[in-house]
Amino acid sequence: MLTVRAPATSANLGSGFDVFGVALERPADVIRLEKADRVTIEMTGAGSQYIPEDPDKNTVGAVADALDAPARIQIDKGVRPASGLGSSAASAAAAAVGLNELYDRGYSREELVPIAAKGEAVVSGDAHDDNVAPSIMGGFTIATEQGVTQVDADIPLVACLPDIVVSTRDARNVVPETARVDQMVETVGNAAALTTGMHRDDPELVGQGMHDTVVTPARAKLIDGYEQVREAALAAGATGVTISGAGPTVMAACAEDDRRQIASTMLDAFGERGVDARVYQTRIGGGAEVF
Ligand SMILES: Nc1ncnc2c1ncn2[C@@H]1O[C@H](COP(=O)(O)OP(=O)(O)O)[C@@H](O)[C@H]1O
Ligand SMILES: N[C@@H](CCOP(=O)(O)O)C(=O)O
Repeated sequence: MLTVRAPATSANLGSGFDVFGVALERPADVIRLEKADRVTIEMTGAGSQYIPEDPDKNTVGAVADALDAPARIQIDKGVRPASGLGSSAASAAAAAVGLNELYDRGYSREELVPIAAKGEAVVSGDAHDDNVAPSIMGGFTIATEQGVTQVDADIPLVACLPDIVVSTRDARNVVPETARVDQMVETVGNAAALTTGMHRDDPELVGQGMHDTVVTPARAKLIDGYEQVREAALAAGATGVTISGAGPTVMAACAEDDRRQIASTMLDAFGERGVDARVYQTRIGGGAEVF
């Protein structure tokens, strides 16, 4: 049996809606695969009781189809579904990397991105690449129609996951259809600052570039306590705070020394709203690994 660990990811980072993503050092999904006559899926781990084992409804089923690679697939979820941490993408990324190796298909990591994205289309209605790209390739990724640009970056992060469910499909329905030119100008500036910050491993510049006035305010309404948690994290030293993916995870960038304090402050702020939460003190990490 082949074992693959694929990391959780945080997409958008504020200014890079549907384009930017980072791999997180933790949490991660672990899947085990062996060749079989047909695709079967067994789920365990975080939130696995809510995830269908039917290959037509699970992200890994679409990936196995795309690679023409039937297998018995066991998935141990480290990433809770509907978290904003690329849960569905982590399984799809692990399956793409693992089945490519199991069946010796010979695709490069970049070529596996659109294949894994077929899994995302099953659950969110859109084959967006911004979670599967970092989960497969690691680091900070810029996914566009031209392909994926990857940068190894090292930025400390705090991911605070409240006990609220926001499905990516629902959160895509509240995204505004238009933006003003002044918002576009601001977004381009922030996205450029964030990209430069990633190249320099500079949490200040990354945090500054996470600011977004187009998509994030519309989605913040789906997360009880978002504004309070954001303000508390900034007061505790976060360099930038935004919604991770489609939410409900709230993501903060910071300097290493501030991470612990920011984590406990974010938990307290959700607690004051009566919302249970868990927190990951993490950082940008590598892509899927085969064992
Ligand atoms: N292998 C999988 N892992 C996680 N979720 C999956 C998987 N396959 C299908 N799903 C479905 O995808 C949805 C979660 O995906 P999504 O809303 O994009 O959340 P996330 O932000 O955590 O990726 C749930 O409805 C879940 O049942
Ligand atoms: N760009 C997508 C990213 C969704 O990420 P997820 O982790 O919530 O699945 C979006 O913002 O809709």
